Amino acid sequence: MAVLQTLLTGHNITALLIAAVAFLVSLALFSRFRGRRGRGANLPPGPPAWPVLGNLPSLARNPHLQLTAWRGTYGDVFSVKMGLQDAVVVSGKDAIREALVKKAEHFSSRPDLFLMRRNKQQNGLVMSPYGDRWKILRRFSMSTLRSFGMGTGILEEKIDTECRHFCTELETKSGEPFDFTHLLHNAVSNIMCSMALGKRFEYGDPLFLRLMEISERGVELFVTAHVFNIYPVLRFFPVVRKQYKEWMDLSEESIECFMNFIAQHEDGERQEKARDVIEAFRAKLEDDPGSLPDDSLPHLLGDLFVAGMETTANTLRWGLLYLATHPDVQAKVQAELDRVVGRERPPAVSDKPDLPYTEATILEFQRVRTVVPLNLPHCTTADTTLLGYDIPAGTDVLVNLWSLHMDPAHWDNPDTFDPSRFLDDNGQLQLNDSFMPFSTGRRVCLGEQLAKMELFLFLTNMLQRFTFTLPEGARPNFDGILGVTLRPQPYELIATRRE
Ligand code: HEM
Repeated sequence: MAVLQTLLTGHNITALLIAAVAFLVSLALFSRFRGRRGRGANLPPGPPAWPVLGNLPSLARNPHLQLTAWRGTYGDVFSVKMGLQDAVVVSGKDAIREALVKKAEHFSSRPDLFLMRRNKQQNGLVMSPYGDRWKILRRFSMSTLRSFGMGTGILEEKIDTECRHFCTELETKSGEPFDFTHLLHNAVSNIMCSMALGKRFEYGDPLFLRLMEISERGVELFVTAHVFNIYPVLRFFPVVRKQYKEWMDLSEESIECFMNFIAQHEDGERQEKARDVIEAFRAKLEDDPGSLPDDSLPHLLGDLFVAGMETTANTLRWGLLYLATHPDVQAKVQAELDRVVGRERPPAVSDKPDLPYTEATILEFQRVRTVVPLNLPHCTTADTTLLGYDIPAGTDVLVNLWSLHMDPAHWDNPDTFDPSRFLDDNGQLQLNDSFMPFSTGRRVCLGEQLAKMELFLFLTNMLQRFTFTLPEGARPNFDGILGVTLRPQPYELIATRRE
């Protein structure tokens, strides 16, 4: 919405007004045309919308909260107008499962967004429309990641290595207030780098820092730049053109970066088992030419890098904030770790079944601050129905994971941070079917298993060695900043070495 604000406060008001009137008239005509197209008899209800802008003005700030409030009025399936485009908002476990699992064939595509087309992001995996290309890339990526996790245990080794580097770095900050954001982002993205590119970077490496800057800014811009998806013509307007240019420049720079990594990747002698995604991609093409779209590799690497970094690092940042403000929970996790793992060896994934309270704490981080609150956007590929409503083909679908995790019908005191909600009377882990931080269905997070290992190993390594507190007088803020992900406001913590 920053783009709209810039538009409204720009200097050249007269020129802008003339352009805006011409623009709105043409959009209104277009909107009437679209409004008639494909309208079914029983469309989901929804809040009243402004001409042309639709419901965008109400969604400018904290859309996940507004959409959750509208669920109370309009139910589990309702429509909103994102500018000229109809979108359906799906909330509640039954509606979400009906759409993403039972009717997966109809609900598993991505919207054909103008910006994604422009920067060829649809050549990758995350924004690829549902179809053969997506299926091939998804199958390849899944089997490659699985092969890293199974048998050789390469995955756990790589995460362990990074946890060690991260904790060593924390030692140097021990006892002083410190903003963990960059360090955590560096550590988490290094895991993706070593899996995808076959190399990790030193935390201060300028190329690495730039790559992270690009992806963080990209995720931040995703929401504001979305206005160009809704009104592509705005890119010609002088006041907002620079936002469009920034988005396009960042995407180009990021793809160039990944193309350079691919070009510099030394294969050496072919290994029996590929050690990273680039090696696996090349081996697959060598064995079966044409089996993968060969223009997709830089986009796929970029997708894995961004999808893997933002989500996991921000979950850990929320987690540390909650632990620092809930010392009782932190002490209980540490006591469980001391009892099961001790201090002499690092925690391992095989310890997980014996650490139910620790695991419940991680699940509670993911529930109380859903890091992808509105999921990634989906889109229907055919005329279909949902809970009895008609949903035309080509409708954008927003799945409200935030409202699912904050639903008082399924969670007692949903605003309260309480890991024990994930434990039964015997202190064993119990799951709740209204919990889906990784979404569900065919587009379910590809990195779910990896993310779970990362969250577990990072958290246990940190709490085995350190206790986290807020600096004196600090006021914790639990409102997030929403891009594609919900990230915490910047904050500082003190990591104190445990005796
Ligand atoms: C706590 C960490 C994470 C969370 C909460 C998370 C959550 C999600 C969500 C909600 C989606 C959208 C699913 C949908 O469209 O229905 C998604 C997609 C995806 N995630 Fe994750 N994710 C996490 C970590 C990772 C990691 C570590 C990777 C690295 C491999 C990854 C790779 C992907 C990819 C490639 C997709 C797109 C899948 C597709 O379109 O087929 N994610 N993730």
